[in-house]
Amino acid sequence: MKIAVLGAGAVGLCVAGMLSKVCDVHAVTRRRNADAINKDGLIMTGIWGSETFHFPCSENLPEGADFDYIFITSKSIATRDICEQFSDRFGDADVISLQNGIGNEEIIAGYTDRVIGAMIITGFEWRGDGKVHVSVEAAPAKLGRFPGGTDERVETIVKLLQSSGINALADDNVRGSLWGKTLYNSALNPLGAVMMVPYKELLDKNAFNIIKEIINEAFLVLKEEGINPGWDNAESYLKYLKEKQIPDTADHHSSMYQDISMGKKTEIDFINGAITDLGNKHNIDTPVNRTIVNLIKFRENLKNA
Ligand SMILES: NC(=O)C1=CN([C@@H]2O[C@H](COP(=O)(O)OP(=O)(O)OC[C@H]3O[C@@H](n4cnc5c(N)ncnc54)[C@H](OP(=O)(O)O)[C@@H]3O)[C@@H](O)[C@H]2O)C=CC1
Ligand SMILES: CC(C)(CO)C(=O)C(=O)O
Repeated sequence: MKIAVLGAGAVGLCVAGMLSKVCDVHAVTRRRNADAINKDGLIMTGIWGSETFHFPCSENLPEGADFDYIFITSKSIATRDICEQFSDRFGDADVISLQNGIGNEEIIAGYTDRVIGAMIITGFEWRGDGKVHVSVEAAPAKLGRFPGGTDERVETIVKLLQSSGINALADDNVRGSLWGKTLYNSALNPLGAVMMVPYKELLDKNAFNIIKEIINEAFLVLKEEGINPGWDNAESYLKYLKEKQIPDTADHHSSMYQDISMGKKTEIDFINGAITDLGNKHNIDTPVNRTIVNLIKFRENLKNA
């Protein structure tokens, strides 16, 4: 089995490292990581174990190589550029988006009809070039044919991930699961980024009042679109968020917070922006999500923030 990981960063390098125990993996990553990993290996620490993995990394795919599966693990804002750069190498591979937010699979579907969606709710944090720490995990990763269904190819990659030690399941409603994860990210990531706090601080009564509004709006638009994110209503999701997801990832600083701290653009358009987009489509007002999107974009544009 031959696998490529494109846009390999904190998530992609750890998945590539784990998979390198059971198959051939090539990771396309930035030069600084490729140099570090080709010299000393990927140094992974944390809840997936402390291991050093050796697998080839470069800024491009090796000429002539074919792949059975290609993971895209860049930030969502880079998905289209990655497809433009590498779609001539997709061949017969299934292309798996292992990213947060809504819209990546639709972008990839513009380049291949073999799209697998994947949702992962594990935390990965940089510890230097070629060094990543796996911090928290709230549930198994879920993979499914996008937008729905599973098949033999999905089952094969799920088994491969499992055999590498990654907790993964096949999912016949992956679009719903991606929305389920987007509920979590839309509730926690922007507030965590603006307030510069780990998730546990968002249990504060005032913060949770804002979260309730974000989630209520999301359920209104999801109902209209006919998407089942895994919870019947906003109340049952908010209970799960408060009692399970926040405690399980309490000390994590959201990836959006990390992006803002590093002066990078965030994935806000793919998270709360996806809720406002659906609202616009169905003529449902989503004022709290719209405000959150504006707030994060304001924060992104602040120089020396
Ligand atoms: N980190 C986490 O805990 C989790 C993240 N996710 C999601 O997974 C996805 C990936 O996140 P994460 O790993 O943290 O992101 P990272 O930014 O750490 O990794 C993406 C990497 O891809 C690189 N990249 C982008 N375009 C190219 C290219 N054309 N060629 C080579 N390298 C490229 C980026 O470089 P550069 O920055 O220089 O552009 C970056 O190093 C996101 O959607 C995120 O929301 C999901 C669950 C948990
Ligand atoms: C909490 C985490 C790491 C869970 O996957 C996440 O989605 C994020 O930081 O954006």
